[in-house]
Order: sequence, then C-alpha cells, then structure tokens
Amino acid sequence: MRATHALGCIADDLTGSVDLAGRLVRDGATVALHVGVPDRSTATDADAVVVALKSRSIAPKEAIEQSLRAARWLRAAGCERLYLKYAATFDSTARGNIGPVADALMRELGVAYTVLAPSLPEHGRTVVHGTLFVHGVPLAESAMRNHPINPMRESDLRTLIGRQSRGRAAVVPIDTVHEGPDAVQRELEVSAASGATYVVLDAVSDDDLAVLGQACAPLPLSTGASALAAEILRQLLAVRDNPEAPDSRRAPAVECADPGRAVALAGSCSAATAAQVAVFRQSARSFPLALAMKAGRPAAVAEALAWVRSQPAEPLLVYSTPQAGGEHSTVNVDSAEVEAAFGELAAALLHDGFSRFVVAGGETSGAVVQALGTRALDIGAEVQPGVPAAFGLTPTGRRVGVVLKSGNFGYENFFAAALEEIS
Ligand SMILES: Nc1ncnc2c1ncn2[C@@H]1O[C@H](COP(=O)(O)OP(=O)(O)OP(=O)(O)O)[C@@H](O)[C@H]1O
Ligand SMILES: O=C(O)[C@@H](O)C(=O)CO
Repeated sequence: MRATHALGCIADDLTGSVDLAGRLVRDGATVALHVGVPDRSTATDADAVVVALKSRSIAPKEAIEQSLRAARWLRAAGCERLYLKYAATFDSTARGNIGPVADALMRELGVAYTVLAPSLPEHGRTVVHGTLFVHGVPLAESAMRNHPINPMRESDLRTLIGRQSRGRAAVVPIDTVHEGPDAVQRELEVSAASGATYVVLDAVSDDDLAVLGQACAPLPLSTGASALAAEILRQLLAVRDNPEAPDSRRAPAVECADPGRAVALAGSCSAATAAQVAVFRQSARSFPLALAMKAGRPAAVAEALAWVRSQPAEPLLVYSTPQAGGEHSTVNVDSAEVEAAFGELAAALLHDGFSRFVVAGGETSGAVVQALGTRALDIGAEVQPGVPAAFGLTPTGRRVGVVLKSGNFGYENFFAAALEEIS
C-alpha cells in the first residue's frame, strides 16, 4: 500500500459503500473497496479506501468491534482522515448502531466531537434545524416509519443521536452554512467548547454540502451519508494535488464480468423497491421467495433454484419484497431467514454458472456478496444515481458483476436498466 490515502471510510452496509464509492469515482477519484476488514494490508494507490461492513443492524458491541478493527486497519494503511458512512435516512434503532460506533471511533481517535451529516440532496434527503426530511417529509412521516428492521419514528437528529450515544448534540443551522466554511468552522468550535460531542449539520443543497466539505476536511473524523464524504475528499485532493482539480482525474477502466447468466434478487422491503419490482414483474419472469419460505428455508431455496433452472429465457427476478403486487406480502417470515435464503440461492446460482447479479437491499446485498465470496469490488459506471455496477473475483477466480441497490434508490425501471448495464 502507498504511504497515504486521503480518506478512509467505514460503511455500515454494502449498498451504502457502493453508493459512496460510486460517488467518489464519479468525481474522478480512485477508490479501493473492501468487503469486510481485509486480513492483511493490500497494495493500492487509491485516493480513498472504503471498508464495507454489515454492521447496521447487528448487536452494538459487535458493530463497535468490527468498526474499530476497520478504523485501525485503515489508519495502518495510511488513511489520513476517517469517515463513518451510514444511510441518509439515518437507519438505526434506539440502541444503535450509529451512536455507539461513532462514540467508539471518537475515543479511538482521541477527538472530542464529530459531525452528523446525513443530508443527500440528490436523493431528496435534507436537514433543516436538525430535522431530517425525505423529499420534504419529516423522516418519521416518510416510508421509513414502517421499515421492518430500522423503523424511523423520530425526525430530530439531536433526539435520535441522544438516544443511542453518550454526550450532547448541537446544530449548525442552515443560515450559518449559507455564510460559508469559516462561519461553519467557528460554529463547530463554539459547539465543541460548550460540550457538544455531536454537531448536526444542516444542508439542503449540493452547494451547502460543498461548504460543509471545506469546513470538515481538517477534522480527523466525520460521519454522514455519501455526499459529505465526497465533498471532503474533493477538498483533500484539491489541497494535495493543486493545481489539478479532482474533476480532471480519471477513474481506471474496470473489467467486465465473465460470460454467464444474470438474475435479479430483491430482498429489500423499501417502498422504492416495491414499485420497481411491480414494474419489472410486468416484463420479467418472477418467483415470490417469501411465499415459498412458508415451507422453511431449505425447501424455499430448493424451490427457487429449481424454478430458475427451469426458465428458458431471461430476465429473471426472485423477490421477497412485500407489497410488490404478489400475495406473499401477507406471509409472516423471519428477516434473517430470508437473507440467508438469498445468500444460499446466489451461491448455488454462481455454481450453476451465473456471473451477474442485480440485488436490491443493503442487508440482502451483504448476504449475497458474502455468499459469492467476493472480498473487493471495482466500481464501474453508475446505472442510476447512487447505484454503480461493481465487479469482483470469487475465491475460485471467476469475475462476477453485481449491481447493489440501496432500498430506496433507483427509478421505476431500475431492474431492467441494471441488467442491461452489466450485460
Ligand atoms: N417478505 C419479507 N418479510 C420479512 N422480511 C423480509 C421480507 N423480504 C425481505 N425481508 C428481509 O428484510 C430485510 C430487508 O433489508 P435490506 O437492507 O435488504 O433492504 P432495505 O432495508 O429495503 O434496503 P436498505 O437497507 O438498503 O435501505 C432483509 O433482512 C430481508 O431478508
Ligand atoms: O436511502 C438512503 O438514503 C440510504 O440507503 C443511503 O444513504 C444509501 O447510501
């Protein structure tokens, strides 16, 4: 590995990590993305290094342990600044894991405070006076209210972080952001001096994020969605490489997947995926996995596999997404079992010669990529905003292509577009 990387990122789920990596690559930066904490250091010349965890919904103790291992690995690899990436919809429960992990990272780095910046205006996520909005609707009134794993029933980020961390939260209000980076930095110092350990950053536009990126670039640790990380990296690279602007950099071309069949797997329970599944089912052959789960996981996986094998033509979709227009939405199944079923199905399909997988849902993507055994991903072109194609090697040396979609990302034609991109 080279001596320094401008930014080291710890992402709490896999789709969030590809969203982040794709955004950095879109800006012209080079990115190394590792699935899980690598066992040893790996040589790379990347501007940013991303470690993708599956820590969003696990026990806080385990999430802290994994995140600290990632932080230590990134620092040993030469990352100058760290960024904790979580969902722009602040997906978490009353006990974590954003607060416990951020508390632990602050202790590890010996810093007194950090920022919270989930704003992602490109996807309609904005923060005003500390309240998180999704397309203008307070988070707790958005579809996230009924998320099966992380139901979000509070919109004030100070309250949310207060419930899952030690310490006090303050806000840098939008008016201060509009005054520019110096004003934001002054406000950060004032908040820290008054004992705040978390400072929520208002932002409603990409211009606001650019201001925040300038203000936060010197901080050892920042936290938030992909947008602030991208702005921080822009700043760090502009400073390091001046006069060459980050915009003029070129991401390396990535190799495609080996020849093989393609399948779409939808385990996401988000409203956007439900609409995308409903649209795709009009033209694709589809199998309702949640319904099959009534017979138990092994039988469901066997049935899904037999169905896929019997299909003479593509496109193919296996889905468990509730309210996707099928009767399965009424079936009461265990989330972890559904995830495991998607993983087992993906492993069997890989064995059958499938080489391209489009997956909807962060947890589902984590389970599928774990099952494929891919430990690092090269980021390719974005299919739709926040959803790049990615390519990696399996343990047996096969090159697979994946498109991993965060639940609420993508347009209605997402599945067809993603399969087209990795064909
Ligand atoms: N019909 C279903 N009933 C119960 N659980 C399900 C069903 N379908 C999927 N699940 C589970 O719900 C969880 C969905 O989480 P996942 O992260 O994959 O999607 P998401 O939450 O919609 O997307 P994201 O986290 O990217 O916003 C997974 O654990 C999945 O296995
Ligand atoms: O829906 C979102 O905002 C998130 O899933 C996200 O930030 C993905 O990176």
